[in-house]
Amino acid sequence: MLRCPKLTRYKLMSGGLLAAFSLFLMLSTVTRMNEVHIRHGSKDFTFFSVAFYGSSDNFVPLSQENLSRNIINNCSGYNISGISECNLCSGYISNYAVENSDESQLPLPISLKRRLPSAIVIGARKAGTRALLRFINLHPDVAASRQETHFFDRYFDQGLDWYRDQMPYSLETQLTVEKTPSYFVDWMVPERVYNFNSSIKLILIVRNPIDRAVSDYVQLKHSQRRLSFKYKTLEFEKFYKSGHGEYFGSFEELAFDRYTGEINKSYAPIKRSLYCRHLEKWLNHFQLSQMLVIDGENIKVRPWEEMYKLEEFLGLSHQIGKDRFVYNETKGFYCVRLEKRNQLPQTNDQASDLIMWSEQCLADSKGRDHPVLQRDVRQQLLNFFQPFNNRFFMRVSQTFDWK
Ligand SMILES: Nc1ncnc2c1ncn2[C@@H]1O[C@H](COP(=O)(O)OS(=O)(=O)O)[C@@H](OP(=O)(O)O)[C@H]1O
Repeated sequence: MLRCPKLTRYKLMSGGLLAAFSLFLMLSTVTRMNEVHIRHGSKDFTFFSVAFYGSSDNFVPLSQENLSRNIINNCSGYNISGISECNLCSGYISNYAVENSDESQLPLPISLKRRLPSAIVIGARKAGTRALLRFINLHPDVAASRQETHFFDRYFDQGLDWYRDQMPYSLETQLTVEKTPSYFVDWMVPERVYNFNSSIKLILIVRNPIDRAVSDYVQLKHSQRRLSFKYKTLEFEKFYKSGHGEYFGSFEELAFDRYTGEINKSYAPIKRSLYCRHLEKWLNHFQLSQMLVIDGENIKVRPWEEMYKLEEFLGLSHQIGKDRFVYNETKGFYCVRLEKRNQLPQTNDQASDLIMWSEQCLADSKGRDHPVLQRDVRQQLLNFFQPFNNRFFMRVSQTFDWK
């Protein structure tokens, strides 16, 4: 008999490794399971919502928050218990199933589909786009994409089916919103968006252009540090010489021409803060009435006011009031307040006692420290931006107090 012990051992080893890896994948994918119990007539229904990291077409990604709320909204009059905490669920809620029940008997949201967006947050980069999207996603009639899709600037060739696949699952009554801040400054994007949907709603958030430029610089420097770590070897020199090395200087070194002392208009953080230039490209295709300009300074101090405007613009009921925010002293920003209930309330009084609140802040990459600019440097930047700002104010028929 021919034997090949080495091969058999390898086969066994690789088979074992494969099985262990699959098991690891299975275990690491399912991160959390939540149950929602609903009593309808004399029957009990149990909904399972399972949180997965990563998505799969077999599962239904929906924020736990919205899942619970949709169940509540769609089942008012039923007893509901076990609405579990959603804010810790940082993955997707990817599946739900009905147990002990005939699914058809319940008027529950089954029509979950990925839908193309009817509103896009087009920018501006570092002006508060993530906060804006996170806050509007508190609305039960909104489904916001988690990642920046970059469809209209980077992945346009992939086609609309690809774009749809990047969207979250939503109900028919929900409005899908995505954000990709680089759209605002890319000259090709306005026409592409117009051809995609000429009546789409555009949301632009702006912030003091000086602070936005500094924030952009901080972000680039941060990415640079990550890259320099990666390119520490011979490759690093090549990378540095290819021009990426420019980010290593101080903000002043990069934002001002070293010979003339003039502001360097071709430095990306400065260029991206010339709002009027970018806006005009959008207004070549869209009416101003199709665009809402959000105040990125005010969203930091009174986010509910900006949400009120946004709800109005999107034709949504007003749901995101002051009570949905909590100021976090350590972060120095408002975070969202999330409701969590743990048990089945027997009476209305008990129901309000059982509500607990937790807060969810944006990631640490939002709200980084900025280098402090000397007064004369700031004044020079202010003088430089002033005419561009005035032109922007005229275009949007709105003014901002940018000093
Ligand atoms: N509530 C809340 N929490 C944290 N951060 C907040 C918030 N509201 C607004 N901001 C401001 O958002 C700035 C980041 O902007 P973006 O989210 O548009 O950045 S990005 O373009 O997506 O990278 C970020 O800029 P930096 O402070 O420069 O980091 C914040 O100032």
